[in-house]
Amino acid sequence: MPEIKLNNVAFAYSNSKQRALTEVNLTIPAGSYTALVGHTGSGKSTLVSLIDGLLKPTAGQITVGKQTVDASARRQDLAKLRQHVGFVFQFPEQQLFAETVAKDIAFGPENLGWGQERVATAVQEALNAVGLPADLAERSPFMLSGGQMRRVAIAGVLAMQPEVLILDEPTAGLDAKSTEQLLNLIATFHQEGRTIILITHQMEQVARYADQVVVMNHGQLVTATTPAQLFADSQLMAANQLNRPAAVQIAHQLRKRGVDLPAVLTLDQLAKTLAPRLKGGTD
Ligand SMILES: Nc1ncnc2c1ncn2[C@@H]1O[C@H](COP(=O)(O)OP(=O)(O)OP(=O)(O)O)[C@@H](O)[C@H]1O
Repeated sequence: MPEIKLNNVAFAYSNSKQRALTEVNLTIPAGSYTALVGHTGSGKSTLVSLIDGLLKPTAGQITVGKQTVDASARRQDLAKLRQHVGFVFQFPEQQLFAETVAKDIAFGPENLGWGQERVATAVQEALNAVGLPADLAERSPFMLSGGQMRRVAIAGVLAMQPEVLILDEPTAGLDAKSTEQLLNLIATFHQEGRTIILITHQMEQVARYADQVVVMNHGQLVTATTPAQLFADSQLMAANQLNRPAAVQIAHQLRKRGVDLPAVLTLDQLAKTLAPRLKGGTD
């Protein structure tokens, strides 16, 4: 399982004078669940595109496992980063193209040069991993529901068996049930040992899943910390246009009034903690 390290990484798009990223130093521990947050245009997508080798740093070094790339990296060096990293783009279902679900999922593994049998197994396993029935394999992906299409797209990335999974706002546009199912699925991928990098604007998702949260602002890394430490710092939250999740806000107010509650918790955990006390119990 690879550790990811960025050392003084900067990046400028060729059509822009301004740097999209400046002096980013960051470690993403192997097996961590890292949430990447920050305002629109703060550099989140640029950062993960660098980790995936889709972009090459203008300065500094990026290491994924044993592979390090810098401004002099060649195309094949960047491709080596991608062997470890799977990238689920925003609205990944927009990239589905094949006539059947199976063919779509098989596209990535085939490009890696895997044999027919290995590809077929990978497709089955990926379908299973995203909770889609095997009999969907021969259906057109375009006849599925939005949530199912997104699962097919994620299966296409999973089929390549990446150790690191980057997801760019994976729940955008999904209804509450599909959102919950997808978040549970990502948590399973994490429990299976993969490193997860989740770009999100939903602080509830940060509170519930992340062990590290990275805050970006105008191309700079503001902090890489725990959700508890971030939520405890009102100034930092405000300066980066971040809001505490509702449960964390309520717990924060109650703690100020002397109620003993953890700094990070979900609404469900808050309800479970408070219910016995409200009923007059002791906990
Ligand atoms: N292809 C591009 N060409 C030129 N500039 C770009 C390009 N893509 C992004 N940028 C610029 O780089 C900066 C960082 O953008 P980036 O997309 O990484 O931010 P982000 O935090 O992912 O935003 P969002 O939350 O809206 O997805 C912004 O100033 C953006 O305008």
